[in-house]
Amino acid sequence: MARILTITLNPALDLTVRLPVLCPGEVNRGEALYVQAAGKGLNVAQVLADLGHELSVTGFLGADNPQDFETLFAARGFHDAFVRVPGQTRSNFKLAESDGRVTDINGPGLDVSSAALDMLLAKIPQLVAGQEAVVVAGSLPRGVTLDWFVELLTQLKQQDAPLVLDTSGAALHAGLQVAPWLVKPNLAELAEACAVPLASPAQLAVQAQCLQAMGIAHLVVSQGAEGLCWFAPDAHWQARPPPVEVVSTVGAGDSLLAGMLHGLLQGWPAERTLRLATAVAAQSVGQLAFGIPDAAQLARLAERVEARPLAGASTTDNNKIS
Ligand SMILES: Nc1ncnc2c1ncn2[C@@H]1O[C@H](COP(=O)(O)OP(=O)(O)O)[C@@H](O)[C@H]1O
Ligand SMILES: O=P(O)(O)OC[C@H]1O[C@](O)(COP(=O)(O)O)[C@@H](O)[C@@H]1O
Repeated sequence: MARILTITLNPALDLTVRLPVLCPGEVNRGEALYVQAAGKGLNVAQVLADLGHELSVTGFLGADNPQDFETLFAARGFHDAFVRVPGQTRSNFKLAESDGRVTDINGPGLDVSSAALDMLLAKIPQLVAGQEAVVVAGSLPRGVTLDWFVELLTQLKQQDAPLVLDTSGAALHAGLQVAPWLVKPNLAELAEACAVPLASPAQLAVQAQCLQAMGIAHLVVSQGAEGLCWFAPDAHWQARPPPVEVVSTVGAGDSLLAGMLHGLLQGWPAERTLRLATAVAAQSVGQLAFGIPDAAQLARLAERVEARPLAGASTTDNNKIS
């Protein structure tokens, strides 16, 4: 198994309230509240750990409330390389209704000083040494400029480990220019970052071709319950998950990303990778926790994934890490 570094610049305590139906503007009564140390890179790390990998985690963590995160790192055996900064790590509110709809209210995050930015950049060569992949995932907290973010990605790309990116908005737009090895936006995030409509498969294919021409080897475009399209160097695939009962879709994208990276690092054929990743994501929507609780259920889900080449695309398996 591989050594993998995940970078979560803007981690969060996910505060999930379960309630039958959300009535905006009224008094709502929650049925249960769950608090989880989260953020995209950390969620990816949890799934990768369950798939057998060795994880190091970094980013910026508030010095005033690190307990839930440190408990998670200890429980998971993560190597903790987070830079502590003054203040509290943000809380993200998830209002999960019984029909599976989730309303997210994500906080802005810490105000990171330029000294902390310098400190993280200075640690990068030592942190990346010996890693077989680096994942940068999630939004940017206050104080992290796009210029700094691009510098971080550029430094990471210069190292040997393949670079994986999952972010949104202006950060995704800037990150695409660095041409990471693998990028996983959802369809709306990609359309916004590229400022193009992606209403049809043909429009998506054209955009994917542009991004691959810039040097992005793998573009994985997730589309919620519809599944995903995967534009690999020599093969384009589509996957559709089996129907599952939705508890919360929070973390579905992170789970998908972890599954894709796992299959690619293992050197699996494309279809096997796609089945596993789609199953990991489908399993995640049936639970609030992040990770793989039931390997047998995962295998059953993987069998029921519909995976097929995208029309007109070759299915050559050329998914080597390069
Ligand atoms: N309702 C669902 N049922 C089954 N799988 C789902 C469902 N919603 C999402 N997924 C899976 O999770 C993946 C990521 O979900 P998506 O919502 O596109 O990502 P993100 O969370 O990044 O916005 C999808 O590609 C799909 O495989
Ligand atoms: O950094 P952002 O974009 O605010 O996202 C953070 C949120 O995304 C999550 O990682 C879930 O992401 P996905 O649903 O896209 O997998 C939450 O745990 C977290 O609250």
